[in-house]
Amino acid sequence: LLVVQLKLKMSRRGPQEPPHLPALPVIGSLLSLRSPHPPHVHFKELQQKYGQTYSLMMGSHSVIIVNQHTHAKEVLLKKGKTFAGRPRTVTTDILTRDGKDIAFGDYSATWRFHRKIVHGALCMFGEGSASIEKIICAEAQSLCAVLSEAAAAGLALDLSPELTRAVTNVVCSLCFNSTYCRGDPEFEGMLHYSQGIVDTVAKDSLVDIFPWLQIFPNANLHLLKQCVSVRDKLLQKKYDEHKADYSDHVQRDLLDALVRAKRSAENNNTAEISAESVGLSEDHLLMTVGDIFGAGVETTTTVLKWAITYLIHYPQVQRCIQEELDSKVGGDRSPQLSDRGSLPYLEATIREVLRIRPVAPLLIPHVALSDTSIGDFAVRKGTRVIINLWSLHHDEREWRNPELFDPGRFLNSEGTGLTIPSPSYLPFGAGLRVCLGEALAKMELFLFLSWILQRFTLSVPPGHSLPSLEGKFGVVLQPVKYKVHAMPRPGWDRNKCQHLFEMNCLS
Ligand code: HEM
Repeated sequence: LLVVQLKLKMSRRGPQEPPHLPALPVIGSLLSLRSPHPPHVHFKELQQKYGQTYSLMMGSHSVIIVNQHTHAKEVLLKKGKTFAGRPRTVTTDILTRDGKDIAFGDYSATWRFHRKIVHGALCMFGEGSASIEKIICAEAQSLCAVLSEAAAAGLALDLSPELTRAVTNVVCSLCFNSTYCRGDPEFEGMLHYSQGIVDTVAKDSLVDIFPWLQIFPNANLHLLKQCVSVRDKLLQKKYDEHKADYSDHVQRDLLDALVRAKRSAENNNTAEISAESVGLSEDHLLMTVGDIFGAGVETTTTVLKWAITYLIHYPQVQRCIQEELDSKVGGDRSPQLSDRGSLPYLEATIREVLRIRPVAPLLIPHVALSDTSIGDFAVRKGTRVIINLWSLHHDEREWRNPELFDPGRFLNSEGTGLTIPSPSYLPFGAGLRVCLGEALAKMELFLFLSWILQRFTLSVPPGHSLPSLEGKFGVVLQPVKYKVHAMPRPGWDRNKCQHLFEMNCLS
């Protein structure tokens, strides 16, 4: 009776504030956030004291941390529109000309319109379309050629720049219909500024918590501004080239799709969608393309690097994938997207990599656009909500032995088909703000890994220790640098690789 009375009393009082970390004026909860661990790991640990959903203060901003899937899905799906906002921060404002992009843009008609155009353009190249497959296969071929050359010379390679070039070229083809060769100065410049942005944007940045710190000289902000200005010059050049040779009849890439949408909105005086009402300014177009680069390169490259790191740690998983490839694809042709259904072990391995090392372990922060609630907790308008994907993917109640790398958990009991064994799995987020490049990223992961593993066995060079599985946390969670020895599998010499590529992909 006492419990019922208590519950009734609580329900009459309405939703409660979530448990909160101690907070001081000005600095907020900063003192409780000091930890030798990266934020996603520390936020998971704090559950023991504060429960699965709790709040804290980042400077003057109220932030709720969600560590479990029911609340995460309430935020992303059930109340997706209410939580579709994004916070404005000093560094992301510099990167996106005050949020005129998709990833950091606040929820608005302009944002919805841009997202729709980009989604449409990506679908144009999407699954079922031969062009994206050709683009990715050409890059996979060039990557495998570099591995073959290194193997022939008896060299071990840091794969990081090679994977970055391959993934950047896929995104360049989609956005600008152009690719780069190794060593191209424009491409090297692009790699340089991308790294500068990754190193400085939203990275534990104190100016994002205390914006007034911008008045003091700040080396990080200076570097970010320099890198953004190099990026903007390149984007402007591509945009000007596209405007100059634009044709209404051909849509070569994403930039053409955006230019077309802008022109048709400008010419359409009667429609409720006019260029001004949806904000199709030049800034918006440039920032949207910049966003696809920002979101599309580092993430996919990092997942590939984690996959390779785990395959080196678990040679038996590598062998199982190779056996599957040998029996389902064979040695007379290269893997294609249509093989995905018959390579469940490879697909399960990709899922497990995305689970155990989510590249965006805290997603991108969401913001409540009105007063609302999460479970029994009241949430005020403007509160930032961080979904801790790390906690969801390492939740002991949802995953047996979550720290163990085990692709088999994503296979059915016969090992012949794929499953998702827990609702606590959201590597690309969900709902209105779900990753825009999910389909593209999955195609890239499948094709790059299947091509590499069909041809090579990966290991560290003799005498080298295995790479760390801890990773370092920046905008994304990355593995550390190390060298890989790619040993050609029996029968896979350089000539055969080139011959197969010409037969299968260039035809
Ligand atoms: C394996 C690779 C990738 C992973 C794991 C990944 C994951 C994510 C995650 C977790 C989010 C945040 C969702 C949220 O805040 O709720 C996101 C957002 C986003 N991703 Fe990806 N992503 C990947 C690749 C890509 C690619 C290739 C592209 C572009 C072609 C892309 C474009 C975007 C964009 C534009 C957003 C912002 C969406 C919005 O705010 O509306 N991503 N991604």
